[in-house]
Amino acid sequence: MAAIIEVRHVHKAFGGLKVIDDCSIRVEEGSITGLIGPNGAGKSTLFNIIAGALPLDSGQVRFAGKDITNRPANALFHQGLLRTFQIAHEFTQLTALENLMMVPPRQAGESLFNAWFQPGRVRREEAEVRRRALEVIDFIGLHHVRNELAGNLSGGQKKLLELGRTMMTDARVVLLDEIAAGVNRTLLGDLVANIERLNREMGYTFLVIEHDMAMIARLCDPVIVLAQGRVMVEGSIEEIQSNPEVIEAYFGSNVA
Ligand SMILES: Nc1ncnc2c1ncn2[C@@H]1O[C@H](COP(=O)(O)OP(=O)(O)OP(=O)(O)O)[C@@H](O)[C@H]1O
Repeated sequence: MAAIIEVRHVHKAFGGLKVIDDCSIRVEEGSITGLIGPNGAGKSTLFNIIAGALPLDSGQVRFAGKDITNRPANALFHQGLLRTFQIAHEFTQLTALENLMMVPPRQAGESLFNAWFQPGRVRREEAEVRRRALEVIDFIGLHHVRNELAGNLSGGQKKLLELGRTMMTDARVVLLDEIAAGVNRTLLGDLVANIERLNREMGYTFLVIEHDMAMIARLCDPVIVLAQGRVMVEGSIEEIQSNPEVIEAYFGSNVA
């Protein structure tokens, strides 16, 4: 399989603190790749660098074979590389369905010119967005709360909605940062099932930071272990869990 994301020899320091230290990773297209490691290993920093939210000091990031080093997050978003929280948090005063309908970046209705001079086109696009939002809300299992205000949804339902919003874009790679945190077991099962379906049926590639090892074990292959800003080891969850270095650095330390 081809790499859809490649991080090559990336360095990043905050002041004198080297946080990412000659780090190289490959994320294969169509994979659900896990990124784990002790607190402070640099996982979120690496995510921010890949997603264009943080400039790197040296090295290169490639997406689908192209150099995207230090390209801004919104440009990457339009190319289909996004991290979940990049999509604005839910608008609490809008319904779940309306939240989905807010996502498409180039709605014709947003332009005054279009609204005045091409009302037919605006109506057609709105109808199309609504149709897609209804499909997405069915897919993520939130049809029954589609007309609830997003502010009234449970934590897990909000995470499902967040995942749903990625489906309103033409995402190719989604970076998920601790999506399981604060989600009850039942909804976590739904979340995992939806991630698997998006991967299988829609070809999404996922890179997943997660402290919940059960979720990593169920979802991710391969798993990359980051420690002190560089890759310690990469492999299947079984290989990772039986690796003495990992046990010492990761499972032996005080991490969830
Ligand atoms: N903007 C910043 N300025 C200064 N230091 C930072 C900044 N962002 C992160 N750090 C430091 O970089 C190191 C790595 O942080 P990062 O959040 O990337 O780790 P992590 O592996 O995601 O940790 P956790 O699992 O706890 O979320 C930490 O020591 C953190 O304090």
